[in-house]
Amino acid sequence: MARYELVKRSVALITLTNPPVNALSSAVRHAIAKSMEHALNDPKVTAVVIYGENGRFCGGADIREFAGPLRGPPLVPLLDAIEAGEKPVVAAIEGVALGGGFELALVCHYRIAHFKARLGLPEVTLGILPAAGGTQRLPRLIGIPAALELITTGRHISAQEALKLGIVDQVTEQNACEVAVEFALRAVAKPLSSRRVSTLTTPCPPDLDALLEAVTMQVKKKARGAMAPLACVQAVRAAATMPYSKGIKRESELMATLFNSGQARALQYCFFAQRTAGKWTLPSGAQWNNSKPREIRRAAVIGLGTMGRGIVVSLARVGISVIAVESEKKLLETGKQMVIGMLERDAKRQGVSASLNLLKFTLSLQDLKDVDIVIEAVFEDMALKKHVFQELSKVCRPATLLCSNTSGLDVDALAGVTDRPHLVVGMHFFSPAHVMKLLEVVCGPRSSSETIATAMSLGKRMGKVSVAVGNCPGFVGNRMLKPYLDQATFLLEEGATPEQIDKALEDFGFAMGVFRMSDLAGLDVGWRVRKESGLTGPDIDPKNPPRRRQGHRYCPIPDMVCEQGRFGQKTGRGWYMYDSPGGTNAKSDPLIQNLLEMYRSRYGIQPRNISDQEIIERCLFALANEGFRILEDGIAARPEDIDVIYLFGYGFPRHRGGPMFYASMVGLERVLERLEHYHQAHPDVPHLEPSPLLKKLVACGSPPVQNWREHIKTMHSHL
Ligand SMILES: CC(C)(COP(=O)(O)OP(=O)(O)OC[C@H]1O[C@@H](n2cnc3c(N)ncnc32)[C@H](O)[C@@H]1OP(=O)(O)O)[C@@H](O)C(=O)NCCC(=O)NCCSC(=O)C[C@@H](O)CCCCCCCCCCCCC(=O)O
Repeated sequence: MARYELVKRSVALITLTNPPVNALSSAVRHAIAKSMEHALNDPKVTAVVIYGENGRFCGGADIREFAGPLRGPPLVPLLDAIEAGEKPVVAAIEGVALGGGFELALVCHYRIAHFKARLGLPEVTLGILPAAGGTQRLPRLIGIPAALELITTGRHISAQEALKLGIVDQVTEQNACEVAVEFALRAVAKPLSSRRVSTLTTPCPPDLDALLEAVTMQVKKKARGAMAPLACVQAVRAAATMPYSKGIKRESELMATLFNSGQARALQYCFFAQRTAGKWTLPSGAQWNNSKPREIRRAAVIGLGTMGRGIVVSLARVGISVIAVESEKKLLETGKQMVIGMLERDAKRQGVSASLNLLKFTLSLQDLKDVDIVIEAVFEDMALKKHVFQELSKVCRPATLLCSNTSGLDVDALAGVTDRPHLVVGMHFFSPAHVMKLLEVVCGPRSSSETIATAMSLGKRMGKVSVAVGNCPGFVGNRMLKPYLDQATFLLEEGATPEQIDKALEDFGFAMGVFRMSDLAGLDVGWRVRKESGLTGPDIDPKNPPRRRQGHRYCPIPDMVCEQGRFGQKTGRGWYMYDSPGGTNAKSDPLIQNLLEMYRSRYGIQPRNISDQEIIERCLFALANEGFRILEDGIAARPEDIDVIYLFGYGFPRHRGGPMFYASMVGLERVLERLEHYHQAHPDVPHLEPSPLLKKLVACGSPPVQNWREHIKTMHSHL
């Protein structure tokens, strides 16, 4: 767990050996304590270097240990003892120094960083704070404003930025360990007192209270209910106003309130769920670690609308040459200018030149003969997409992968019109595709494991969080959205307003309530889907009872809003009004209030007061209920996959863990009981009927979310 050796006859080199990230597990802490004791007691040793094996200094505390009882030497006294020692200790930082790893470096008397190293205190993203002295030492070293920014955001910084901030003493392009050993030898004769960061006085700005107040307000607004960022501000305040001995106690009190909280559990679950999601597996036995992806050098994107442009940029950013295809000269030219503009802005931000030589723009599919992969991003219309796939089949070499960026159409139907159904897969990007991290890789029944592996690996290369899902209307994300949206509109009918529903969801932690989100996405998209599904439009049988379609409750208010040409932000009017088309500042619109009142009076609906609790329960339990059905149907392999999709694609608050984790936190029994209650009240809403899997899990004693898989295994899989 840590190797001890004497180098250059007098330097004790302590190397952390806990792959993959040298996390500070109890065994590692134990080994560091023993090694330090040895080094401090051995008269031959004049200095110490701490280093991490495999080019990674230390990824911090072992997060997996947080779930069980705390064992082994506690970190704070261990780190205090390193700092207090009478022999100089130098941290040799390669790779990462994160969380407890950064705190370990802060107690060393000197820090040498490799130029590619990254440092940070990401604890806040795990719902906790840097509780091994990080909140007390960092402000003493770099001042309150910079420390606040790093601790409350968890941002990783480069070695160069760390040097500028005064966190590290030297940045090197050579082997950091060798440089640190030489550095340690030179440090032997120097006094250590000024190198013990905990003894420094925190440099404070004159307007400390005003600064802390302003940061608190800012952090509160961004945190959307998350507790850890605010606790971080309070801990840093202690560093500014208390001696270290008291500040460290405050840090530990604040940590104690966070450590066992549901938010910390949710955020730590998210950390592992994100990593689990990449580990796809098929019933055939093919999976992430036994299926080799193809190498992708040349790609093509068809369609240069918003999605296509974002996909081209995502590909070019990672060095893949892209041929972008449009059907008309004018569209091609507009798309081209926009893509170039996006890449140039990107390059300017990074201080490099834009790699425009990777791009080619064309009107002819014939230019796609030699590409490795095609991603189709044309209008969401099955007939059009089928036509494109037929043409691609004729033009592209037989080995070319054909992918569709459809947001919900049948990927297997597309595969069926090609000469290579095994090479067809869905790649559902989220808008804007160059910004949003989520990618649903939609596996058709005929997609080969190599095809899936290639799409997943391409997603990863583009910096996306890729999740493999099965093929059904709407896949995972958009399929679940329907019951969520339906509940929101039913609540409108019953007496709520868009403002009230959005506020309840935003107070819950969503980045945007459902109506503001719909305005942003464009209301016409759903309207078109409803028309195609026979739910609205001129072909609806007038004898159809009002507010009912296909035997179930139906709310036509969204159709009425669209009929008025209100398509959301892009038209300046939707559920809200905006200053102008494209505006983002949503204001209540009296016309929507009138429309709701007229609608209710037309159908004799007596509006009632609806509580925020009912809004949250109906919207979110209906969402999770569909998630259970998706698991039953084998459209998602694990609850973690669903949660990752909602976290990265739909703004679900991370400190709630995602819809499935949230359901488990509320208690499956309670979710079942509430769904039964609402279904009884609204028997014509099938989405409120509790799913068999939910009932099964409750009958099995509501196991933790990580164990649901055992209960799903026996069910059918589309993956
Ligand atoms: C390090 C990374 C940047 C590497 O990224 P990369 O993409 O290369 O690799 P992966 O992310 O895929 O990771 C590979 C593999 O490693 C696992 N892993 C990574 N980091 C950790 C970790 N820190 N612990 C455990 N496992 C880790 C990862 O899961 C992958 O494995 P898998 O099987 O899932 O594929 C990147 O990994 C990264 O960013 N890691 C996290 C870095 C981080 O967040 N560090 C901070 C950790 S928290 C911390 O350090 C806290 C400290 O401040 C110490 C605080 C002291 C705690 C004392 C407790 C006091 C409690 C008091 C309350 C008492 C109340 C009571 O009485 O009950």
